[in-house]
Amino acid sequence: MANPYRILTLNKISAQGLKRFPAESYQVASDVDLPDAILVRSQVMHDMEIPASVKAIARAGAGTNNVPVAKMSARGIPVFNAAGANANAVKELVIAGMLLSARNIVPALQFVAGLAGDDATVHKLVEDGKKHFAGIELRGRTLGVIGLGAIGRQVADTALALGMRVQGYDPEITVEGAWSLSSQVKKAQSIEELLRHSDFVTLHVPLLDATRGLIDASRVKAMKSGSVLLNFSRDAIVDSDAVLAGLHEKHLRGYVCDFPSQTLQGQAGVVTLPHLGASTEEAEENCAVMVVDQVRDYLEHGNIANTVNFPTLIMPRESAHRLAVANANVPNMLGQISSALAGAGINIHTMMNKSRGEMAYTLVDTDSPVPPQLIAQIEAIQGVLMVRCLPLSE
Ligand SMILES: NC(=O)c1ccc[n+]([C@@H]2O[C@H](COP(=O)([O-])OP(=O)(O)OC[C@H]3O[C@@H](n4cnc5c(N)ncnc54)[C@H](O)[C@@H]3O)[C@@H](O)[C@H]2O)c1
Ligand SMILES: O=C(O)[C@H](O)COP(=O)(O)O
Repeated sequence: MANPYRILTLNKISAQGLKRFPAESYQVASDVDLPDAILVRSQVMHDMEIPASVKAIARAGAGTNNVPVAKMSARGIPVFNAAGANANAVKELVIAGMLLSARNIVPALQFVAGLAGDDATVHKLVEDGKKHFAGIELRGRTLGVIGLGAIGRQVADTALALGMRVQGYDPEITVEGAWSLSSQVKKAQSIEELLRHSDFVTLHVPLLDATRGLIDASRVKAMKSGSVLLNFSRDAIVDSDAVLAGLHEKHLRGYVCDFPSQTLQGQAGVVTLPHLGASTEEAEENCAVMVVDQVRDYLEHGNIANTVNFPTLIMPRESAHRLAVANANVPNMLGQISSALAGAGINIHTMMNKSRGEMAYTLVDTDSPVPPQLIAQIEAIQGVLMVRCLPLSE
């Protein structure tokens, strides 16, 4: 088979993942025309012209706020992500962030970098100066975790292992998430309750309309005096001016975040990192492997796992002929699709349909090939967003 699939990469994606695209059937590059799928990390795609050839977008990471998800849904295009694949990397940096702030490590390093003189002079300066950097310990302090998904749960577990008390807030926690959460994590009834009692507060929610500005001036005021805020989610979740006001008034001890900005640059009590949360060899590889496998399974078989806009639907192949249909989740779509097939004398071998919100997705294995004019007929059904014919290759 000569390169039937074309994959466009918008960011550097781990080679360990990309090598899972077989070279004989995939062309992968940062400049392919008419791509079948796009792989992306943090590049913002909102103003990008996404070609009609695109069938899938895969975010080799967790957050999909850089992808025009609603527009893709309207075109019947799934947006995959690597749910949980970088959670350990972020968790480790969050723990490092708590320690950086608790032990005043950044100003202490700056102090050491400025020391001059012979060893005896430096020793004296160190012993006189160290009192300015005395810190606090994590053990026995309370950590509040807002968002108990893949990252929040891991942060909670590690904080407990460090001897911290942990409380969490997540009104949309999944059943699986709730099962895997330690029973030692105390449930906060509201964000305000969590803020009132936490020495450290860490944010692990996606950037959505509902979470934009989640930590605003009133919530900064609601935080416990002397507490530290950590933001490894997205910059727009926190009102930076409100946090700076809290720091200037000595109401907050520190702000550790993964998103530098002009506002935060050089401010006392602020530690900013260059969006490093997921930048480890392991996380980059995990994310790439996960999304490459998902994209292959979707392009070749129409199977869907781990998207942010489609239902999960995986159907083993039982016939060489498969149709994949994305459609609006409204009545009688399945009836119309199966009537069209029956009208053309095509027998359905297996059919599965799932829905998620306004989106529905159907896989149909047929006993004989579906001719192009019938595909066009199904595409013309009102509410059908996308139809793909997926013959099993030899
Ligand atoms: N700094 C980095 O490099 C880095 C790396 C990975 C992820 N992230 C960010 O972290 C976010 C979370 O990642 P994840 O893998 O844990 O995602 P996840 O989907 O596993 O978890 C998100 C959790 O937030 C909860 N949530 C949603 N709205 C909420 C609200 N209003 N209040 C409280 N909880 C709410 C959800 O129910 C879910 O449990 C990503 O969306 C991304 O923005 C940043
Ligand atoms: O949402 C994510 O997974 C992180 O923000 C990581 O972004 P990156 O892949 O650009 O490092």
